[in-house]
Amino acid sequence: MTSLLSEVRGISGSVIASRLSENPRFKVLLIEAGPDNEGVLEIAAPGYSWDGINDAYKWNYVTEPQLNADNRALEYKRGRVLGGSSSINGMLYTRGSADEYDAWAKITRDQGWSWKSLFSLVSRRVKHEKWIPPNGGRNITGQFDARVHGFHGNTFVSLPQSDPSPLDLRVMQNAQLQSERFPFNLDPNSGYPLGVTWTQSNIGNGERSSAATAYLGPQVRRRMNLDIVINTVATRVLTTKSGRQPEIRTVELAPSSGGGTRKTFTASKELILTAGAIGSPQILLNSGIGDRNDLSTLGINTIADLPDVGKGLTDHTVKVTLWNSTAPPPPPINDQEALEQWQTNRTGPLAQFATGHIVWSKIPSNASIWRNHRDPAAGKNSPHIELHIFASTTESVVGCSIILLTPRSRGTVRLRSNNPFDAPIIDPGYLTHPFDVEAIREGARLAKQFFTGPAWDGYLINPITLDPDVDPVAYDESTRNSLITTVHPTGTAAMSARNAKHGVLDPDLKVKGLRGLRVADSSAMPVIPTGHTPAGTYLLAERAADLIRSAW
Ligand SMILES: Cc1cc2nc3c(=O)[nH]c(=O)nc-3n(C[C@H](O)[C@H](O)[C@H](O)COP(=O)(O)OP(=O)(O)OC[C@H]3O[C@@H](n4cnc5c(N)ncnc54)[C@H](O)[C@@H]3O)c2cc1C
Repeated sequence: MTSLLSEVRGISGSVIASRLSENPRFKVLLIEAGPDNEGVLEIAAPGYSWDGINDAYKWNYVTEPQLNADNRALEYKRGRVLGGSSSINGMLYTRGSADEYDAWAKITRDQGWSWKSLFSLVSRRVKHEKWIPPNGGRNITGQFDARVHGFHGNTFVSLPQSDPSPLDLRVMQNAQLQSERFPFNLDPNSGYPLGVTWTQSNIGNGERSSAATAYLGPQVRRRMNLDIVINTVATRVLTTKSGRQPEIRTVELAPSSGGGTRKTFTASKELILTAGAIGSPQILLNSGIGDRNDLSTLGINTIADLPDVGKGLTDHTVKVTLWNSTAPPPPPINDQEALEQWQTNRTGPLAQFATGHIVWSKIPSNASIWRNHRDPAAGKNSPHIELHIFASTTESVVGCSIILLTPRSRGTVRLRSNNPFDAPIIDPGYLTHPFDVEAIREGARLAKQFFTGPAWDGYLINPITLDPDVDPVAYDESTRNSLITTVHPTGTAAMSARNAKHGVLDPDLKVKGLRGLRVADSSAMPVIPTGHTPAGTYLLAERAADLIRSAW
């Protein structure tokens, strides 16, 4: 029997296409708006991450001016290349806490989304992850917990290649001396991340491990039942069979360059959208799946009146805190030598990106913020704040990114027009809920507590950024005018319980009220994980592949 499935892909698309095409009875077509990732140096070499990657591999979006963030419009780039944003991101690999996944299970009333169930996709069946020691063979004993990792899966996960820096040693010393407040935690990916942890990244053998390299390697690409189409945009999905519950198995495609040529393609079984938390709601809305009132204003016929499409956008925000230090900056990197070293043996500055440590913290239960706000954390293991420790490469400055992991602000993805080639209107609604600005202030207090611990005596001199306790009003103002984003959008086509009127997808990721169409990417997450989003997206995609396989 031959089945036909079709998708648009990033992380989830790569995973699902790879898993489904393991079975020769399924025929899979993958559609990607961007080019191939293969042979692109700056994507492969981890050290070029973020700004070192050419904008040609990105959707170069900008948000709407953020009214509560000094009216600034922020860059909002997404990957536009095989592997999606996993081909351009900072490669941090953190799963978040068990509590968020258990909240997914509670919201959807489907235990298959619980931490215990998803975790089995990583470890027990060793499917998704391939833990690997860093190139160069440094000793990593005591820096991770082998019991919570997979060793025979697809996606490489590793610790930094370089030996612990003087900063790392201070962080570890501080974790001992302030163990009540900031204890050392052997592994952030056990489902219980609270504490000071070593940073894990999607890097293997000194190269970026993206969804494309991990799931669409040469052997997978050779499969006769998998077709990959690049530089092609999915503009809309169309009704294949109308009726009380319309069937959507047809996708409309156009060359990425625009132009008038449109082709349609009908899958014999189903369509799976994995265009990400911005792309998937954009395709749904362009197709007439969304809020009937908004769609009619744009002259789009409604196929399914689902008001929550594009709503509920949840993202993590970042504020930086800095200290002058007595430690000299590291010697400058010679770019040419670094490239030659990476090309020779995949080591050196280009073989890694994030280094060092992350501190995962709860806002203390006696903090003043709880007088005004309920706690949005999914449970007692969920951190509110991530402190990502770093040192400047050019000055004697040490600091951390304060990342708010449990925001209460929500935003939207809407259409600008009924032209699928128009960029969507992205309004993350940063700081629209008063909890968020206060929580970032609490995060700055946690950072101050951490950096004034005894291990920093003689190493840190004075804070450069504002002290939240000296002038909280000025501090909040600085939050509004300097806040940036981790670009972790989620929740724009969220799952809910099968009979719930709210939400967009049922617990099997099927679009409510329709047949033949699923959405299986970070837009489906009903609660944002308290970590960087790719790890959760990989887990979601592995389960999606299981659901689709067992359905057919
Ligand atoms: C600059 C940046 C830095 C980041 N840094 C980190 C980090 O350090 N650590 C971390 O853990 N996470 C990071 N993230 C987040 C992470 O990469 C994403 O959360 C993750 O990739 C999941 O994204 P997604 O599900 O939204 O889909 P994506 O991975 O973005 O995939 C969507 C795919 O669909 C394609 N597509 C979209 N629309 C269409 C269409 N109409 N037709 C055809 N194809 C289409 C896109 O081109 C893309 O390939 C970062 C993200 C960005 C953008």
